[in-house]
Amino acid sequence: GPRCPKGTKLPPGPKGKPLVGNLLDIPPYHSWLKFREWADQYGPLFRLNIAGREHYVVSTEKIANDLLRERGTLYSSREQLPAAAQLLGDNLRPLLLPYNDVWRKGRRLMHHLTMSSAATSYQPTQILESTRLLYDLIRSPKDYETWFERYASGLIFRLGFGKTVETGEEEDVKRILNIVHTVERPLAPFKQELGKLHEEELSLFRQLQDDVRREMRDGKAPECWERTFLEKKDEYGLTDDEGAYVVGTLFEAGSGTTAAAMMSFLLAMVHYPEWQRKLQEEVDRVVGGDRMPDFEDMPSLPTVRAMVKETLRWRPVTAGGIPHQLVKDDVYDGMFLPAGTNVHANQWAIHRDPALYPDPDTFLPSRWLDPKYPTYREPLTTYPNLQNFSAFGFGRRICPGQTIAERSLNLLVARIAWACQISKARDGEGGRWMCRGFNVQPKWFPFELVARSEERKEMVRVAMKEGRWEDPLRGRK
Ligand code: HEM
Repeated sequence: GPRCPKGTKLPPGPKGKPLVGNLLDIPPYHSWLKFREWADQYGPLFRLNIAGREHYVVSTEKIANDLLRERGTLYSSREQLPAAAQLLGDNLRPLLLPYNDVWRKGRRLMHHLTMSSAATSYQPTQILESTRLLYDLIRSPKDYETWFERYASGLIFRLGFGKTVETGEEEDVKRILNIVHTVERPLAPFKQELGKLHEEELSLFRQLQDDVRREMRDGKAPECWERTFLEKKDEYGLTDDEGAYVVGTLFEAGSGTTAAAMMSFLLAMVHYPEWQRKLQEEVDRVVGGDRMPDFEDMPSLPTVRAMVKETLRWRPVTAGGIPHQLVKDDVYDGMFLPAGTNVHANQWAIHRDPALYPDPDTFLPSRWLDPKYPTYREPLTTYPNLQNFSAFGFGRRICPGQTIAERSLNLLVARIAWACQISKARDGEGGRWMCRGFNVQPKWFPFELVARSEERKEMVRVAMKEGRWEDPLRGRK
């Protein structure tokens, strides 16, 4: 192990083997489950050595904030793995960039595109796509994975490029989703494959940018992120490819995550019918039966927001967190962290810390609604909310899409509660297992879903038709 400065020591951790260290003890998928076990054994900051590299795993929110947020200048880089980072994005992908100038400039652009004031202008698009989702979910519940993916990718395709996703079979959409799914595959693909993937990705991102550039020249480009970038390029000091990657990464990071969170919500509805009842009571009381829930209702819907937050606590989408790399030697609580250490804020363990979350394995939205729980906060018109929630990471790298994600999840949960009655499938438990990909997503599970009434079903249908009619992007290719 590394040599510690005087008066400091290395954190405890499982003993490794020569050369490979702990590599062989780490399962190839769902490693966060094993990391939680190790936290029980070795404490909230423990050390792994993976083939010569230092990996420290953090399992409480306090330590994660102390390091990744409070010491943000030190703990905001990403390890540059030759395969993943270089090949898969040629040092362009903001998610994997080190703490350098390109990242900083890209992050400024992302902030401009996703901050709360901008996000408000995206709400009509969320309304439009959520209505389509309800319509198809009621029509064909067993295809729920497709509908949630179409919602999430359709939203960002519109916002990013001013294009619509109708069927998911569009060439651009298929190409981009194919890239996302390959990147999310559990075992890193071979280098050669990664190189090819990057070429494909770059050519797609360039083409999407060219489309918008051409439309701008013809004076008919819709408002979208790509257009904003092209108009303000000089202000942000990014090259065309760097800008194309900022917008492309927002798509890649924002579609699978949002969809996975909704799948876990559906799972909670199946397994916790008493919470579906409470949710529907609240939505019916606040919204009534004559219209669908809208963004203006959110301050009056704390149970909706609690369901969303509890879903992300119970099934954190990025359960193992995205590791931050430390750029300079540091000491915390007498423990030495050498420069280059990868710090994993293990959400699976953080979200199951019994001091913060009593009865942690139970899906319990009350912890956000009832003063007897340590996570309760007033006023309930504002809390619970997802701002700075550990499910979105920490410090300077915190998810820039959290406001957009929060509004999507709140709206979809309120609208599904308003329109649908969900119950266990008669033939089987379902939903016990998680997919093996990068995101936490339940394996496909059967369930029953019907419209709560013929009137509500008809309102969804009419709203969808009107939405299509008024769609500003209708008929565009
Ligand atoms: C439920 C939905 C989502 C979850 C749970 C989630 C979670 C996360 C997490 C944990 C990180 C890493 C933070 C860290 O390093 O500490 C991250 C980064 C990121 N997210 Fe999200 N995210 C979600 C939705 C979105 C959306 C909708 C967008 C885009 C509109 C987005 C764009 C990004 C980007 C670009 C990064 C990289 C930031 C950087 O490295 O500087 N995410 N997200």
